[in-house]
Parts: sequence; structure tokens; C-alpha cells
Amino acid sequence: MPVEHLNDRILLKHPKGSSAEILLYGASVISWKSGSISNPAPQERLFVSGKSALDGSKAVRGGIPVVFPCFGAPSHPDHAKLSQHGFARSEKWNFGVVVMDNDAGVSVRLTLLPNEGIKEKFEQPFQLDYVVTLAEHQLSTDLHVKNTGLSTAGPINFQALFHNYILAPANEVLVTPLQGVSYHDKVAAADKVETRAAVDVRSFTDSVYENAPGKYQVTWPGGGVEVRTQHLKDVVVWNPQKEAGSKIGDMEEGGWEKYVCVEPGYVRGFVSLATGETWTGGQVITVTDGLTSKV
Ligand SMILES: O=P(O)(O)OC[C@H]1O[C@H](O)[C@H](O)[C@@H](O)[C@@H]1O
Repeated sequence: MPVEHLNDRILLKHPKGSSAEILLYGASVISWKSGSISNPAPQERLFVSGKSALDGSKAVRGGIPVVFPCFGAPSHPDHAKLSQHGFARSEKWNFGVVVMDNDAGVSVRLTLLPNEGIKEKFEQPFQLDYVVTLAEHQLSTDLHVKNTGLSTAGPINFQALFHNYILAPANEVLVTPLQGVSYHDKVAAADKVETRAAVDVRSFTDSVYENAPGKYQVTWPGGGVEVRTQHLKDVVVWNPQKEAGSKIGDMEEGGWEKYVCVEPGYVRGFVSLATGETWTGGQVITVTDGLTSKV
């Protein structure tokens, strides 16, 4: 069965051997196993902390949490009652439909509508549809945000981000091309312009790049992924290293050495979406073996 719907999760299996696991809680992708062109044996590509809750009691520490409608601490008046990174990562989503199931890919849609708990904290009318597509060497995620309000209602304002925890030797990882891009360095609490040809995370890094190129290479000796995005103008590069990682309750010991977060999003400013309209942000993550595509 290419798509299996279990009690708390959905399993995707591609005929060429790749697989993915999506928790209904948070619509969090918690596993993506894929081979590459030079090494077809499927390997895990995402980091999930061994201390992470997976039972719906807390957002997953790893995989791909969905950040909506605010990134970080809320900074918009409509988000004032929300906690860090909003509610999408800690609500139970509904399994919708199998969108596609063929050799090109296996694809499912999950949906989140306002429930009573959400309405208490966020009054805006919305529908979220999240489509996860598994291909032979690729995982794609697309978030569709619809303003379901009446025509007399105002726009909804939001931020959105895919919080990718990419399994990688953190101290050897390089992220490109960010040279010349303006960013907010959350560690130094300063606005800067990136001077490095390749960004590493060997020290505690929490950088929010604004109007970034939209296509990123994440490489390390012998491996890599490419992250290609659509309508996600910003990207966050985060690794807490021991300095901050050891203070994260659900982070396994040394977990910060095993991943880099490269998080495409719309997080500087807000998307303002009129009634009846739909906004879509998407990403395609491809296993590259560290070889950069020319396209
Ligand atoms: O601990 P969390 O709420 O999951 O956030 C984890 C991290 O997410 C993003 O990368 C932010 O830029 C960081 O500032 C934050 O520490």
C-alpha cells in the first residue's frame, strides 16, 4: 500500500523505495528515507530528537514542523495570544485525500480548520491544506492558506515556515548561496549582511535571511540536499550548538551535532490575504549527494 493511514500517522511508500511518515499531530513529517542517485539504499534524511514527544503532548523536536501563523514570538496584534511559532505544529490535522499515487510520486493532503481552542487565540477565518509529496529522491511540502471569511471581513495576516531539521554532521555543513543577503542575527540581536560565501553553523547560529535566493544547497562531505522554494522569500538557518542546545528540554544529548535547520518561510513581514483568496508556499527537498545542480 503506497499510503497507509494509521491511528496517529500516515505512511507514504514510493515504488522506488523511498518512504515518509507524517504525524497527524502538527502534520509533522517525522521521517523521510530516501536514496540518492549514487547510493540508492534509502537512508533517513531528517533528524528527530530521541527525547522528542511524538504523542501529541508537545510539538515535535525534529522532522518538519509547520510554523503558522507566526514565526518566533508573536509580533502582530492579531497573534498576541499565540505562543512561539503559532499553533499549526501543535494541533491535530485531518487526513484529507490521496492527491496522487503513481510512479512520479505519492501525495497526501491534510487539513486544519479553526477549532474552539484555536478560535480563542486566533479569531481569523482560515483553512490550511498541507500537501506532502514523496518522489524517488525528493520530498515536497506545500501549504495552502485560504481566507474563508465573508466578503465584508478583512484580510488575514500571517507568517509561515517549514522548520526542516536536516540530518547532517552540523560541524561540517555549509549552506549556500547566502552571500550578500541581509539577515537578522538573533544570537547577536543585530541586523547584518552575510559576507561568507558559504555559511557554517559551527557556533550557535540563529539567522533570519530576508529576500533570500529561494534555492539553497546544504552540503557536507559525501552528502547534501537542495531546498527549492516557492513564495517563501526568507530562510532561517538555525543550530543551537551545545551553548543553547543543552538548555532545550526535549533535545537529546549532542543532538545539535546531528542536524542543521534550514527553514524556508515568509517570516519578515506578513502575508496579507484578502477574503476568498488562497496563498501557497512550497518547498522541494532533493537529495543531491552534495553535487550542486547547474539548473
Ligand atoms: O524551540 P522552538 O520553539 O521549536 O524553536 C526552535 C528555533 O526555531 C527557529 O529556528 C528560531 O529561529 C529559533 O530562534 C528557535 O530557537
